[in-house]
Amino acid sequence: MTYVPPFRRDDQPDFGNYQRGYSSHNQQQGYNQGFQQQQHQQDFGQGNFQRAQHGDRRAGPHPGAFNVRPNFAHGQNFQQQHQSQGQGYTPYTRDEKPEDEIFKEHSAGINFDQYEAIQVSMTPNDTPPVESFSEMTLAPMLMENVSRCRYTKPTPVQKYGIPVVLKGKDLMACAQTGSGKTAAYLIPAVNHVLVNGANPPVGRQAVPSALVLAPTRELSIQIYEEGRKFTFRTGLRCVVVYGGADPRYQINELARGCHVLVATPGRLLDMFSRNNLKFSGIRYLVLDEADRMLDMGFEPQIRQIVQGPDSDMPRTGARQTLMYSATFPREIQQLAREFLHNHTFLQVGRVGSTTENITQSVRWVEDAEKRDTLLALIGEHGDKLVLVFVEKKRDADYLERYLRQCRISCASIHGDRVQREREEALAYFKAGVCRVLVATDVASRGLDIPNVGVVIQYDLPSNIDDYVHRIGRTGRAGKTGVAYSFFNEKNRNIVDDIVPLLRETNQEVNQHIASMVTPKRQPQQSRGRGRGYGRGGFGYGGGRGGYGNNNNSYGHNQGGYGGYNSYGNNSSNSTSNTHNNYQQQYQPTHNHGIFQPRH
Ligand SMILES: Nc1ncnc2c1ncn2[C@@H]1O[C@H](COP(=O)(O)OP(=O)(O)OP(=O)(O)O)[C@@H](O)[C@H]1O
Repeated sequence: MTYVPPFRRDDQPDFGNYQRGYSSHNQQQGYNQGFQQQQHQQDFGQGNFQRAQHGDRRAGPHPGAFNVRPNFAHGQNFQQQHQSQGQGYTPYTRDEKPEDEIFKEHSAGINFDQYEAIQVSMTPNDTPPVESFSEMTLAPMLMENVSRCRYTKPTPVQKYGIPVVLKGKDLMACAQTGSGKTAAYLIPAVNHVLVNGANPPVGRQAVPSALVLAPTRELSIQIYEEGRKFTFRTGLRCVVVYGGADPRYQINELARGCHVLVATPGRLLDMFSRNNLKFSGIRYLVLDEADRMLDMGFEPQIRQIVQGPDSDMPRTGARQTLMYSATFPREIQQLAREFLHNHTFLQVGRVGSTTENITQSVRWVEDAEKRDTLLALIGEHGDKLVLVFVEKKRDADYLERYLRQCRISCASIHGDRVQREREEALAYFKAGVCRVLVATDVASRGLDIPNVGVVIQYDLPSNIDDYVHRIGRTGRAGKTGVAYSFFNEKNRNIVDDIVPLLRETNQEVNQHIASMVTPKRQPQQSRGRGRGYGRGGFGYGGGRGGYGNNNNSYGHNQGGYGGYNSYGNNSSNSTSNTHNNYQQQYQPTHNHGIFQPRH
């Protein structure tokens, strides 16, 4: 059976004689073993890789797409410039989807303006924010694409982050769910390639200029789809490679030219070790959801890609590196120390968005009552898309079956599903063909599914970071959403984190659940904890030393382990961008409870 990923199915069928056969045997094998790199190698080892290498090829990379250095200062656009310079530039004719499909209807939610009230901190605070995209002096073609996205004004992470990145600085950023982080790094990435020129390919080897690493397949596909928006009609190609899908298809895509590459680490290393691409041209590296990548065990692969002995990646300082992470545990601090050079730290608090956009309801529901409660809630929210999180894969299967029996259109997604099924389930849900999607944590991070009105945590996760990410699948881009969580005795371990979170965000707290909170102990200044107490948002610290001081180290604060120094909110409610004295701003006494230490 020939497999084409759902997100490419509408492309023009111009793959020539290139065979994209993808046996279900391969799929099954590739997927059942999860994200492991070894498995990707097995996939390649089936002989398909060899066949692909020698298969028929479509035309090589587009000639006009390389070595171009448009001079936007002169007000000429990219195409005019190259025609006038006689460099043989021809309009890009690759099989781009029609404009209205790439830029599907998007509207910011009614609460979009509330982002203005979110507190922002930046260290060092040496780059003023910009209030509009036009002030960013982006390449004209990119600016047109921003307009096509219908983005009228930047979100805080874009307002503050994009100017820093456009200045060429490295950035470590933490911002709340659904606030436009993807565009915050893709817009400057595409601008960078347009302005500085793309690398010529070396034979069939791609030499991307920008690389985005993401933890999950679905997230990388989503970033790729955003990337296609910003590269639309620019002559640049955005390509995605991720495990579980047909490597031959991805190899072919790379060979056709790749300027912005989105990838999961395991598959990327496979492609690299098989000479399908070089890292030597990378001037712009993004690690999205860095903490999640570490949680998933990708650290060795990331290190191999970025600083491994075989890697030809430009070293720290010779490339621009951006890291986005929801939390800031010790491992991420270490990576930031090694990968970033003289960087800026940007933190966009979650204050407004969680409070105003997501209504959270944590209810006491015994296991035996969960099914009925779920049915009642789905019924209550008649026409909304409902995302249901469960802990175990088999429960996802089981609940899907049950809901179908109850005549509710439903799909499910989890790690034991083959990639085709995972992508189809998401596509059906996004399109509204299925009203309910039952998911494990595969869908908890980063996925931007427009119009998810309700998130139901049928099973609560064991940590608060996952809680925040899961509820963050609703209430995105200024839209409102509701998140229900079923709580019972088994979730006692999360109660100390969840109750303060609900209180901080002015949500109703079930009295019985509140009574289970461990009486508060005094913070002990002497010890940090293994992980930061980021609450899935953007606090960090934990471990040894919070985020350091003005000279960008992560050293000890106050001579102790800094366990309680965090980038928590200070007393001000307004956007704060005048952090001249960083140390002063982040003394523990200024932390008003958003980032309470875990005891
Ligand atoms: N300036 C903007 N104006 C309006 N909508 C925007 C803007 N920037 C981004 N968006 C939209 O906001 C939604 C959420 O963006 P995105 O997925 O990048 O959020 P995120 O911060 O990465 O979230 P998460 O932490 O969950 O990954 C997307 O649908 C995106 O198109």
